[in-house]
Amino acid sequence: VFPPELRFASLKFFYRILQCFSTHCYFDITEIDGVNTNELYNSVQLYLSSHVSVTGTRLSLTRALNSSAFTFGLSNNDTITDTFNGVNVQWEHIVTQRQAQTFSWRPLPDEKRGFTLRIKKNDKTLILNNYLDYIMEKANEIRRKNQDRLLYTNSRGGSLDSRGHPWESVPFKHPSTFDTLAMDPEKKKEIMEDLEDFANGQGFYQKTGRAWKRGYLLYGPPGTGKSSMIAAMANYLGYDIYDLELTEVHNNSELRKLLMKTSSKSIIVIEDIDCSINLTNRNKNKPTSDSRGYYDSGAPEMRGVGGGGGEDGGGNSITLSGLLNFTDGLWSCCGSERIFVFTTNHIEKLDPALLRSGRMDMHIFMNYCSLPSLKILLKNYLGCDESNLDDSVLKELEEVAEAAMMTPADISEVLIKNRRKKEKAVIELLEILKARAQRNQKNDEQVEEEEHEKRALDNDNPKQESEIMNNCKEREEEEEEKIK
Ligand SMILES: Nc1ncnc2c1ncn2[C@@H]1O[C@H](COP(=O)(O)OP(=O)(O)OP(=O)(O)O)[C@@H](O)[C@H]1O
Ligand SMILES: [Mg+2]
Repeated sequence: VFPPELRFASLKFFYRILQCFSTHCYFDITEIDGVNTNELYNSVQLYLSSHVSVTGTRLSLTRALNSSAFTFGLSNNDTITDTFNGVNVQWEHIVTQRQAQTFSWRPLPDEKRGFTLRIKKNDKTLILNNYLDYIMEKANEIRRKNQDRLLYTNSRGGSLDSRGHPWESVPFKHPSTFDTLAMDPEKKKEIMEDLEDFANGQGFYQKTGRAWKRGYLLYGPPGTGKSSMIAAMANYLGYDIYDLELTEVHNNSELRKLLMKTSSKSIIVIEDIDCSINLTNRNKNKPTSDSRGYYDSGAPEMRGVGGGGGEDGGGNSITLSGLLNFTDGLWSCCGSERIFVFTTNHIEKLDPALLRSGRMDMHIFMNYCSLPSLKILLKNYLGCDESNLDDSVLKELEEVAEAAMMTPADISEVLIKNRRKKEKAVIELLEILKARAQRNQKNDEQVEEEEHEKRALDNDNPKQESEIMNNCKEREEEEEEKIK
């Protein structure tokens, strides 16, 4: 009986000789490379899991933390073949016992695991150049699909947890998708295409020298689906959400720290941006009210970002320029593939600096329920297609839908209440829509009447008005003389 060391050495020698004549070459991908975990090993394992689930006879099963799906893996010393661009390759999963540990900074697992890739020598360049990249990409995709999305919040303010993270996370399970979202189908399609282009646009952003990020401003009345849209975006792209509570952030440097701790493939959300940051305060120091003037007054701080700190003191001193740097400046591109979403009910209250073109790439108006949106809600809540509705009902809905100015939230309430009785739900909805449309019309008429009366009153007193104007002018002239 040979001692194992001698057996191992002779086998090694034998393989060496064989290799000289072999048409194949072999690559070992070990789980631990020295003391570091080998990312490629994990990726190969995940990638192969999408194959063995169908063909293998003996599989290992795993379920990662926070995941709602199982993944399959090759069992010990099993082999599997794969085809890439018409080339056959063979993978073998090799598990051996690790020899007694010598000194190590980190305890290593008892087993040594690795994959061996067997390919023809002729295919070497093709496989090494493209196949491994392809595997990494696929593995990332699977990882994202398997892992539930996370919703992060900065409710602790800027303080860090024991692992040095300022964000707290919970699994994100919002069921809103673009299918359930009631909005104009064309607009919806445009947004979905925009998101897709963004997610697949690494090459484009690199080529054009732009940071790989995109900004969306969602605005519209309450209950029109702004938050639902964010959830739909996250579910569509498989991104995590960072819900940034600006009121909890004390200063601009804290904001920067938070940004640095966000991961790629994520949506960073600031809801109700007009309420989160004190917009009136921002105008305090500037002499003029135009956006250029404001922007100039924010400039020192913009410079401060590079040098770190700027005017950041204590208290809640977060400023618009700090926020713009967060989304737009140098710091916005630490990490990549990130989407910024701001929401507001009052776009007119926002500073023009936030709205100028190029800052938020897309402004999306979430409007009251139109007929196409109404149809989506009827389908989702009642399972009612256009074909299930009478022509007369459809026509009536068309007439009143927009005039009623009801939000999707209002309408879904009516539909949920009567979802067991579809016909009753539609009739009740129609009545409510009609009543609302009538009320709105009355209000409009009243406002018009009031304006008419006011105009008539103004016309009756042109003399008084010109007198007031003259008085004002005289007073101004007097004051000017005094100053002189
Ligand atoms: N466009 C929509 N499509 C489908 N459901 C919607 C839509 N808008 C609103 N809803 C329903 O109304 C509820 C409230 O909507 P959501 O929170 O998205 O509104 P919002 O625009 O964010 O309101 P707010 O401005 O008050 O934050 C959601 O739970 C959803 O069920
Ligand atoms: Mg909301």
